[in-house]
Amino acid sequence: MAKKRRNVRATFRKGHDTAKRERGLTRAFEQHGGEAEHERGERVSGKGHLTRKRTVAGAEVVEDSSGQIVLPDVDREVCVLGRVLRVQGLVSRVLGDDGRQYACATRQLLKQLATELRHVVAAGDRVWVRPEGPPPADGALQEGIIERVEPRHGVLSRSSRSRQHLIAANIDQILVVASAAAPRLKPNLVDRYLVTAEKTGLRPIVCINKIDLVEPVDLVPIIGVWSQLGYEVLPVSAETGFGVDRLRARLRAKQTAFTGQSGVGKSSLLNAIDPGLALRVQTVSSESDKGRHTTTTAELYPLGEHVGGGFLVDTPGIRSFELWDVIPEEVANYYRELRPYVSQCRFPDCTHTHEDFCAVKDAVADGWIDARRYESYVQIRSGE
Ligand SMILES: Nc1nc2c(ncn2[C@@H]2O[C@H](COP(=O)(O)OP(=O)(O)OP(=O)(O)O)[C@@H](O)[C@H]2O)c(=O)[nH]1
Ligand SMILES: [Zn+2]
Repeated sequence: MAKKRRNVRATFRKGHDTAKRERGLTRAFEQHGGEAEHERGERVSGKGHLTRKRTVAGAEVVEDSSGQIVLPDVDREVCVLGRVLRVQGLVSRVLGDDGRQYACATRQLLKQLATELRHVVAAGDRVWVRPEGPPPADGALQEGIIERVEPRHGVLSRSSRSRQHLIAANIDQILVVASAAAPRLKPNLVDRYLVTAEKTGLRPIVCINKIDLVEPVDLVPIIGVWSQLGYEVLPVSAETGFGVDRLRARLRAKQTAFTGQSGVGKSSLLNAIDPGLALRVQTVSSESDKGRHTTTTAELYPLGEHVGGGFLVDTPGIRSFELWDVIPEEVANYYRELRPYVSQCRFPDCTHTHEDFCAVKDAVADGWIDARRYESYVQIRSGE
């Protein structure tokens, strides 16, 4: 029998629960007639990953060099690649690259493989959908089955009861919105958001709105400190349109989660970026408030063509993004400028707040670390 080239890759890594998952795998492959037929070492992923054939409890599966299980390929003649806009209960809303939207269930095999993840599919995932059923009546969505989830990058997740809870996948960056005035700029609050962003490993962009209400030159010192640390800071005004083009350019073709305190002008900025966007965000959020998964999974909003594509990612959980899962002992690691000093303190468990012989405090006294940044560190470290 001819060996077929198949290159589906599920996104589930080997973990502690391997035995349990492998039992599920065996069942799954038995049910699907042992679809994993690969030669040892065959290149199957198209991206040049070598794979290896392995027998799991009697069933043959294929694993790539990173330990990901490779599933049989989807039929590309029939299936459509798309992006999950939101997951509500068992149904995922997918925007196909063909421009159509699909209401999708998830293939049983994927669920069986995903014993370690609460969500097999998350908002932002790139997925292959097999359209199912008759063409929909006017206004209804085409139904489909998610056959495969592409490997993820930039995952936004929180842990609850020792389980990793996936909120959104394939996030490229986090937009931290603050305002220059009304409410006044709170640099320490921005630092808190930066700490959380550092923890997630996603690139933050600081956007300071309402620049029309202050003398821009007054912001130069504070912007300078963040910029020197490598953070991008964009002064903007939703009111006058200042800086909005630059912001739009940063969002182009990216998946951006946005966050920031109430009243800083997030809705006004969304509208300045793409007219009507704030309304879409509000309408859908209030609609989905009736659902059960609003605070736990995110929602993607496609940006208009004039923005150049891209998606905004929103959920009340991301909006109030302050210090997600960050424990006090970790905080120093998320202050980029503290990192070079922390190993030089006298006491290995130094908190860098009150101890003598603290290299961090010395660096502040000598002017190597900005005093205000250090204060915000102490605030967060002390749980204030
Ligand atoms: N002067 C000035 N006012 C602005 C600007 N952007 C927003 N505002 C005003 O600030 C107020 C709050 O703006 P919103 O866009 O509702 O703020 P938000 O962050 O979406 O607030 P929440 O919905 O509570 O999270 C409104 O009165 C806006 O008109 C700006 O660039 N300059
Ligand atoms: Zn110290």
